[in-house]
Amino acid sequence: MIRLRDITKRFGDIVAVDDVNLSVPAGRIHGVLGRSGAGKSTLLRTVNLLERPDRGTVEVDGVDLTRLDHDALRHARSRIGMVFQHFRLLHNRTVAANVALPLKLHGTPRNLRATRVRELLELVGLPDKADAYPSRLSGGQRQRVAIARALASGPEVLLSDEATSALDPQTTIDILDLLVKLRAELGLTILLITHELDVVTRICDSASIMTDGAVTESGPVADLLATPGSQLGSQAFRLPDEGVSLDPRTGLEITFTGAAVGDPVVATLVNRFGLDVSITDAAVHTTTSGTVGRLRLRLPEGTDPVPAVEWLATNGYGVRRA
Ligand SMILES: Nc1ncnc2c1ncn2[C@@H]1O[C@H](COP(=O)(O)OP(=O)(O)OP(=O)(O)O)[C@@H](O)[C@H]1O
Repeated sequence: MIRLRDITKRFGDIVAVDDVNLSVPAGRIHGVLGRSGAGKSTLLRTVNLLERPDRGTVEVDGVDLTRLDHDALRHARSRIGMVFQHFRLLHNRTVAANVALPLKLHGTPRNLRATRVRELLELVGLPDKADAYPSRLSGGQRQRVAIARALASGPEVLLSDEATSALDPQTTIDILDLLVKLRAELGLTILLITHELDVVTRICDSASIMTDGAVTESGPVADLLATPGSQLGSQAFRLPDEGVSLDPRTGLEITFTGAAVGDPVVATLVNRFGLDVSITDAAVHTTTSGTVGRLRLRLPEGTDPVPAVEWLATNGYGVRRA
């Protein structure tokens, strides 16, 4: 479990993180999405106190890290793994030596290290790469090694700083699937930062959007997507011509979730309400807690959509006309 309370971090005049509150329950994956410079990295780095906040408390598994002395903090940090965009492997060491490094620093005996490294490489899908050097591995394989290293000390929390940003789309999916598998098998709590919306919609249970240091939206991913006008929804269901709003006379935007995804809503509008709609845009996102879709329709001029809009609203659809 991670709980950040009232976190503020300044660099001179810059308020990198501005009074942020954020909780990730044990075993959940939370994504922080935001543009470059929004404060995501700084926020993430406060969780293991790589950045000490100017204000606020950082609780990991019930312990307030900001109150710990040097030794206790070192111990607490071993329960928090971290992975980075550019992997940060030691290139003159083998894969096995990279993964073993945290164990060595912890004083784990050599024979136990070897067993643990084998288990970890098995876990991340690289059982036959122990003796390879990082330079001979693909980006995805390097990130797997970095994940194995981050898990070496048996952390309960994994922090991911843009772990897939340097990877191609298919490798990104493979690494995200690996994180989901690790969460299931090890019960990890994962906090990740990203500027890629797909990372959030694919694996995160909940998400926050950061803008200029502040969290401007937060909640379960499916709920945010399903809320008309939400920031996450407007990024996920971006209009083809960004910034163009619907024409309130002829435009109708319908958001649907769960079982409604399979409903013949267009047929209902045509057959039941006599509205000969045309589809201008449609998209569906499958999240960890269900499917959310959005459909944009154009109504024929001069028709009265009010009865249809009322029917949609009372039948669990989100409806927006402008
Ligand atoms: N060590 C530092 N010293 C001074 N300013 C910093 C430092 N680290 C971050 N900043 C500033 O704090 C703000 C937030 O930076 P941060 O790296 O946290 O954003 P970000 O959302 O992670 O961006 P990116 O996606 O580009 O990494 C930026 O204005 C940045 O220039």
